[in-house]
Order: sequence, then structure tokens, then C-alpha cells
Amino acid sequence: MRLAYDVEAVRAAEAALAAGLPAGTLMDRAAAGIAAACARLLGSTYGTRVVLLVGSGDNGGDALHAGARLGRRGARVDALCLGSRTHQEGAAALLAAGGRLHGGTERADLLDDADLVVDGIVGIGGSGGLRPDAARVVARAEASAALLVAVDVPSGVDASTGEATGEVVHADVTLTPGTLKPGLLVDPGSSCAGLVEVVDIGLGPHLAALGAPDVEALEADDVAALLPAPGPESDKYQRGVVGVVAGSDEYPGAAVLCAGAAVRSGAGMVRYVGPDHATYRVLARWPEAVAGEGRVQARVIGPGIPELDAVLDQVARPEPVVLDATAATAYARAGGPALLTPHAGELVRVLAAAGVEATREQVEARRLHWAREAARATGCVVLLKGSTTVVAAPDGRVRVNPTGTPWLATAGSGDVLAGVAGALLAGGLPPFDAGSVAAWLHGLAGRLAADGASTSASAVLDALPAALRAVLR
Ligand SMILES: NC(=O)C1=CN([C@@H]2O[C@H](COP(=O)(O)OP(=O)(O)OC[C@H]3O[C@@H](n4cnc5c(N)ncnc54)[C@H](OP(=O)(O)O)[C@@H]3O)[C@@H](O)[C@H]2O)[C@@H](O)CC1
Ligand SMILES: Nc1ncnc2c1ncn2[C@@H]1O[C@H](COP(=O)(O)OP(=O)(O)O)[C@@H](O)[C@H]1O
Ligand SMILES: [K+]
Repeated sequence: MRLAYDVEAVRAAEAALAAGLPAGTLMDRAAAGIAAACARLLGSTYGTRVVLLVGSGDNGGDALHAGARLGRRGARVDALCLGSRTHQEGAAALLAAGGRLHGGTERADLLDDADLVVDGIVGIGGSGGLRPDAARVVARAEASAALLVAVDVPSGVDASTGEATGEVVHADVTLTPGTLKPGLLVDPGSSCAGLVEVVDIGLGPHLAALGAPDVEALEADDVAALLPAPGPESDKYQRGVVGVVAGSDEYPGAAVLCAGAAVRSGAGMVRYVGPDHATYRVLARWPEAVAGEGRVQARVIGPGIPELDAVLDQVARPEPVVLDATAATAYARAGGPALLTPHAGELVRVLAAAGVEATREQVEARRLHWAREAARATGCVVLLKGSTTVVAAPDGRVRVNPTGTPWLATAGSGDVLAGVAGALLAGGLPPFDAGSVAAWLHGLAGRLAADGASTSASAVLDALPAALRAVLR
């Protein structure tokens, strides 16, 4: 499991750790790790040109101390000091190592020939987007051929949320001291961070003492441990029967995709309930599916169903349920545990049903916040789809999905996700695990299907067994 802690937690852990150490030790550790990683990225440090973008606070201090270490290894290091002040000890260390300090933007031309640029403008102490001078310098750095390495977070990104309210740095690599921050896992921040590496400064025990992390991200081992797998004595009923209530005369394809995803992701059996035409299509494509009502361990309700009335009685039953699309707005009628799987537009309607007002734009800009808010307001686990899928539980736990790809933004791909989640619920996973494992497998299947190019919902469905195999192997 990858764990991310918000700024408040990082500050508390840092204070606890620093209390037992000589002043400056943490920054020293951070700078040593950052310099070592930069040296690795440069290959050979001697004779390379490094430019530091330095802001007012300790983020700039990290950059200056790391720059001093690179200077001692033979790099030519120039710092552009962009803040209202400059970290004094860091500046002195850089000068002592033969580096140079420049005020503001006066030597921005140095960026054009740099091999590596270190973004130390602002870290966890920042708020709002880049200020105008910084934004101009960053644009020049991004236009150059230099590797752009952010310290802690890409400047301008909110470390706790991933929100970006103005101009931000787009880094190739982000080196983050102590622990991951949620802003490195949630878009738009996550897309701005590039490859993310944690620089160990000994914060771990102090973070663990604070309790649960702010955000988690599953790794392959976690998924393997959570996945329901058949034992020697299993039969199809024990593996879990999933009822799929999906599709309509207008959208029969959603039924085929959702039922197929349940078939492909480990359900013992799939029972399909829907209009005749869609039933015919489902059985023609998935002969292993069974048409009609019967006992199930979980249901998926909603993919391809624009009219809710037809399915409301299904929602009210006691088994765990995935409520997708319009059906998510009927969460209050669920007779058992529910996993809601809205995209941003649908989440607005779920929130409205819970008496909370928000616009789609607000949800897109603050995904973590609104997923949490929806889980709290509805009392259900909420899986918010889109760039960075966020799964939030009413008790405050949040998982973000690391495996997705924008190629998944294709019609029907959400129907596949709902089917996977339904199979996992029927297999016995609680909604929070079912949602986060489904998003993980769906994301990996999307990547395998796309293989760097365009894909389709059917191809994602076909790639599900390969995704499962990759995890279980
Ligand atoms: N915690 C830890 O464990 C460790 C933390 N460490 C490091 O310390 C960093 C945190 O340092 P920090 O607290 O000094 O804050 P930081 O991010 O440098 O910014 C503060 C100043 O920036 C300014 N500013 C604000 N917004 C801005 C904007 N949008 N655009 C531009 N400027 C902006 C504002 O100053 P102003 O210019 O307004 O006077 C504000 O006072 C952390 O990210 C990590 O790198 C490591 O050394 C070791 C262990
Ligand atoms: N920009 C994106 N990056 C990653 N995944 C995305 C992006 N946009 C959409 N997705 C994923 O694609 C799927 C789309 O689902 P949905 O919006 O329900 O579409 P449909 O109703 O056509 O099936 C979801 O799993 C969602 O998380
Ligand atoms: K930064």
C-alpha cells in the first residue's frame, strides 16, 4: 500500500522527529537524498549545468543545499532567487560550494542551456498558483531541454489535495521528502509530478504514530491479497452470484459490457435482468449468463438505464449493490451496503439528492473533497470516476487509483467497471475494497488494452483476465 499524508500530518511528524535531532538535520537529509537522485538522473555530475529555482521558504532551502552538494561534485550551479527572501544557510552553502546566486528573473537565460532544473519555488507551505515572475521562469524551463525536477511537490500544486488554482510546474520527476502527499496521487497534481520518488528522512515512525494516512493507493500485492479466489471446495454459488440490472432498449450494449465484465472478473455466476432485446444480446454474447431473477450475493444496477422507475424495486433489496449512472441518485433506497460509481456530472446529482449543492466544474477541480463530501452526505462508499478515480468511504478513508489511463475515457468503459465491482462485491469484498480493487483492475486492463494507443470498452473487457493474471501470478 502506498500511503500519503496531508500537510498537517507531515508538519506534526516533522516536529516530532526534529525535536530529537540537531537543528537542520531534516533539511540536510532531504538535500542529501535530492542531490543523490539528481546525480543519478544526470549520469555524470561533473561539468553539468544545474539551475535552481528558489522560493522564500524551506523548499528553496532544500534546493539550495542540494545544489551545494551537486556543486561539490563538479556541477556548475546557478540559483534564481524568486522569493521575497532566500534561505540564508542554504544560500551560504551554495556560495561556499562555488555556486552563484541571481536575483529574480535576471539570468533566466541560463535555463536555455541547463541540463537539470530544480524546482524549489514552493512546497507544502504554498497556496495558490505560481506568482507571475515564477510562472515566466518556469515556462522558460519547461521550454528548454533540461530535466525538470520538483522538490516535494510541483510548485503551485496543493500538496494536500492535488488542486491547481493557477499556473503550476510540470515536472519530469518529483523528489518528495518523508512521505507521499495526496497532491502527488490526485489529478491535476499527479499529472504534473512526473515520476515520484520518496526521499527517506526518517519520518516513517512518526507518521505511523499519527494513525491512518489521509489517502492510500493500492499496489499489486494489496490487490492480490484482497481478490476473492476460489478454494478447492468452492462452487459457483460460494464464489458469488451477481445480478446485473443494466441496459435498455436504447442502450443494450451497456448490458452486454456490464454482464461480460462480471463474467470475466471472477463471478461464480451472472444473472441478467433487463428488457427482452437486451436479454437476447447478453445471452448471445455470454452464453454462461442466466436470464431472470434468482438468488444473488450482490447486484449491479444502472449501466445503460436512463429511467430509474423500472429498477427502483431492485435497489431496495438487502444484498450489497453497485449503483451506477442515474441509479446512484437512488442510494437512499438501498436495502444493504451500497457502492456508488458516478462520474463528476452524476456526482452532482447524487449530492443534490443528499441536499448538497455543487457544480460539475467544482467537482472536477476538487475531486478529493467532493468524493469525501458525497460519501459523508450519503453514508455510502463513493467511487468518483474520471482522471484519478477516487474511492471515499463515509468513515473518511480514501483510496485513489494509480493504474488508470485517459484512454479509458471511452463510451462503455464505466459499464465494464461497474460489472467488475459487482463481481467483487458478490465475492464478498466490502464496498470500499470492491470499488478500489475494481478501479485498479479496470485501470490495468485499460492500459493493457490501450498499449499506448486508443482502445475501446470491449477491448478493456477482453483484457480483464490478463489484468487478473498479472496480479495473481
Ligand atoms: N516538513 C518536513 O518534514 C520537511 C520539509 N522540508 C521542506 O520544507 C518545505 C516547506 O517549507 P516552508 O514551510 O518554509 O514552506 P515552502 O513550501 O517553502 O513555502 C513557503 C513560502 O513560499 C511563499 N509562497 C507561498 N505560496 C507561494 C506561491 N504560490 N508561489 C510562490 N511562493 C509562494 C511564501 O513566502 P512569501 O514569498 O509570501 O514571503 C511562503 O512563506 C517542504 O515543502 C520541503 O521542501 C524539508 O526540508 C525537510 C523536512
Ligand atoms: N481522463 C481520464 N483519465 C483516466 N480515466 C478516465 C478519464 N476519463 C474517464 N476515465 C475513466 O473511464 C471510465 C468512464 O466511465 P463513464 O464516464 O461511466 O463512461 P460510460 O458511461 O460511457 O461507460 C471510468 O472508469 C473513468 O474513471
Ligand atoms: K517545489
